[in-house]
Amino acid sequence: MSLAANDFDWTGFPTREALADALADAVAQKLATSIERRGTALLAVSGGTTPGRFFEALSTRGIAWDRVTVTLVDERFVPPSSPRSNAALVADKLLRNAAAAARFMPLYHPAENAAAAAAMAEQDLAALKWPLDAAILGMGADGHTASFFPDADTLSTLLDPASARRVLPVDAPGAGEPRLTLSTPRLIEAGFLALHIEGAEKRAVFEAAMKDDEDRKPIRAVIDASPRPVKVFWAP
Ligand SMILES: O=C(O)[C@H](O)[C@@H](O)[C@H](O)[C@H](O)COP(=O)(O)O
Repeated sequence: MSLAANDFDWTGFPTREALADALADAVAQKLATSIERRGTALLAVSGGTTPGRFFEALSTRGIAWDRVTVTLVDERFVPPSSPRSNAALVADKLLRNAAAAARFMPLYHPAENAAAAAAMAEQDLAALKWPLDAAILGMGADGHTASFFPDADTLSTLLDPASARRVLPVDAPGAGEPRLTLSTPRLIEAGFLALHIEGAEKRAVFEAAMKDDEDRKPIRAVIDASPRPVKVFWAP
């Protein structure tokens, strides 16, 4: 089932396994095309509890992973040894099988605070071949995506479509801990921008966000800012 709207293309899958396979195929195809065209590919993925199945499916796809750099859409300000680390999740579920040959560029750096770590990541990521070829977003029940939390004290900076930054620090009561996140322009300029959500609750949150013009959630702001329809992959 595919419902196309003006800002997003919704595709509902019968199972989470079918979604993981389809998203892995789409991302692998995009990365392979980018490698063919410019010799390398740059992928940014989200963390959390949703993407594990997708990561495992993508890790088996037969592309030139040694030409791929993987980074994160966002990261908690914790070391890779922490159970909260998105870098650890990617190492465990994605950088294995064929994808073990990919290069990983973390956002986290040991520093006195998230702002200092973001400045270090900003420098590191400057060396990459932007724009992103593919970026996979998640969404929280509060309508956040990346680490654009509705209660972030710098939300307008995080959502600024004209930001020159790659990596920004985030402080938000709803975030659990300080965060590091790619900026809105770096995400919406990706060649392939997808939102991966699962379950009835997140479908309801997404649909409400698409209707609510008064209290615009961050996911709505990103979809509105995207120059191309965001591809939404959903399963029950
Ligand atoms: O660091 C993170 O938590 C993610 O990058 C975040 O943006 C995630 O996509 C949503 O919070 C959904 O998380 P779940 O998949 O756990 O619901």
